[in-house]
Amino acid sequence: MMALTVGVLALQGGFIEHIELLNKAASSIFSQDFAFEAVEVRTAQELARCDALVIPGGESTTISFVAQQSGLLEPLRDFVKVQKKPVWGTCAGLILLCDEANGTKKGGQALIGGLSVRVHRNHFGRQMESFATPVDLPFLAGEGNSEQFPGIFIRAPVVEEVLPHGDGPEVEVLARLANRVERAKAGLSLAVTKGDAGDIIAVRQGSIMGTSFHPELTSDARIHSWWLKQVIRGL
Ligand SMILES: NC(=O)CC[C@H](N)C(=O)O
Repeated sequence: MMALTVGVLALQGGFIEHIELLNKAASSIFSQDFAFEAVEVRTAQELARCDALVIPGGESTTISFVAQQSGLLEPLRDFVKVQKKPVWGTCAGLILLCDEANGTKKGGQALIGGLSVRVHRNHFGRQMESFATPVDLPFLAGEGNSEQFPGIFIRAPVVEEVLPHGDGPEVEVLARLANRVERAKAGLSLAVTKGDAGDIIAVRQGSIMGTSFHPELTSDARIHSWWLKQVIRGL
């Protein structure tokens, strides 16, 4: 029997929402005899059972602090960077998976790392500047529905620079926020774009993926389905 156990880091943030969407996605892509399980992860023992991991949105400094206090930071680094099991971080989860974060006090936040990028925390400003906007996610082309994805950005980070990747895999830019010209054409608010380049909001490097926004706060399971299929392919 085929089996897959996906963990969701459950120290703080939107972990329950991720578990619900993983279950929804799994029920549409796996048959009855496929043993799929989405589990909350709070200890090294729970992490060790997982084939893949999701790190939710929330507050990256809190997640990092609790992970350190509970002795989970090193096991997480090992899972991501040594065992190279598939990991997906959303928002705060993306921040934790980056090698460098801009917008953090010196020594203030230990990252898990793994993605050769520098992330800019709170890129769009404070909580009041949070917003929702449709985003184009070209990698979802095979997910049966070509509608734009409802992007929810809450004190969201963006990837501000791709760093040299050494002998690691290439960093793929999976999606950008529409730039000012594209937003104007589509009749979308211009308030959320800072530059003209189109901010990077989704990346992948080998087994690690990160998104700036919160798919777990929608009922749209397309990214979860896509990611689970990538995980299965890589096992
Ligand atoms: N919604 C979120 O996950 C916000 C992330 C937050 N800006 C942080 O630094 O952790």
